[in-house]
Amino acid sequence: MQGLITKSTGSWYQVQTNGGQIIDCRIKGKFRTKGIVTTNPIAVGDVVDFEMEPEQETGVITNLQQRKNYIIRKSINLSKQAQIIAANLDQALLVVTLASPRTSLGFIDRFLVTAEAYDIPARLVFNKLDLFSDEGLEILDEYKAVYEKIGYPCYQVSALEGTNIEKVQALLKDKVTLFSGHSGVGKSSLINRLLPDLELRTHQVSDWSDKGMHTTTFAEAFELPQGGFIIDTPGIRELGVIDIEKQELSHFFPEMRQRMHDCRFNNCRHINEPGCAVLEAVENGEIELSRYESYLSIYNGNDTRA
Ligand SMILES: Nc1nc2c(ncn2[C@@H]2O[C@H](COP(=O)(O)OP(=O)(O)OP(=O)(O)O)[C@@H](O)[C@H]2O)c(=O)[nH]1
Ligand SMILES: [Zn+2]
Repeated sequence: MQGLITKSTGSWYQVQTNGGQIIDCRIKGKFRTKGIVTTNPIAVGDVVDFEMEPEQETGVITNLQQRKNYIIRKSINLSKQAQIIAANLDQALLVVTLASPRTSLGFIDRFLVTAEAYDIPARLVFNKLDLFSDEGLEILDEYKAVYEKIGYPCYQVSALEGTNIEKVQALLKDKVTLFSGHSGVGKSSLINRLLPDLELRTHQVSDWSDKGMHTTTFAEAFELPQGGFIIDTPGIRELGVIDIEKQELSHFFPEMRQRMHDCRFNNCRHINEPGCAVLEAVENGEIELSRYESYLSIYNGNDTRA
């Protein structure tokens, strides 16, 4: 049988079949991920083959299907090991707000760079629309224009009042979508809107503690009524980590990637080189200054999370 991992404790894996059946499974044998040393062999979002244990309600995972992508975090204390947070993501959605609290552009840009590096399409959802004055709405339009111009679809919603939730529902249909967001932006409120059946969210948790499976999960997948899954990663604000070489950074800014072949030097850093096509585009306003500042900030290793 085949199924999707919707939750894991490290020793137990919750597997959901196509038919919607949920089976707790263990692993048999070794599963390795090429190129990295991982603390967990199988992660939320993985597709696996499993067999039922004789005369039990539990199963055994026998095979891991090839992943199309995965995101990792570095393991604490064990610098060389990485933990796979989630796999097989169709898209990553960042919930942001312009007020209470305001998400910084630096944070948004770092998220987008990470998504580009992982090759996961990113989308932005501006929440708390109900709080905006006319002036606020103008600023929102400016922000949306900046990001839509470079290929990131933007949505404006109110999780509180339910505004435009149907647009997000349409975006999520039949896809596996990772949800991220700074504390306080309303990520949980939005997820709860999308999963009106709250029982879904608490499904099986008590069952697991009954079996003494203590939960160290960083990610959990929830099935959407219209089809598809939301992956929530409580406690992880960003999109995991990925090592990006300085000279590769501009590849992960679509508006820079598009222009860098026009730079005079093919090893141009786009900082102060003569004949730099990126700098020229910044000067004439084709590249947004805030985006370029984020590039410099990440390039120089400054923390833009604040
Ligand atoms: N006005 C307004 N408030 C909202 C909206 N969505 C969420 N909130 C409020 O914002 C606060 C934070 O919402 P949460 O859903 O807990 O935010 P979160 O992003 O999950 O944050 P953490 O729980 O800290 O991870 C709560 O007081 C919500 O009621 C919205 O659309 N409009
Ligand atoms: Zn350049």
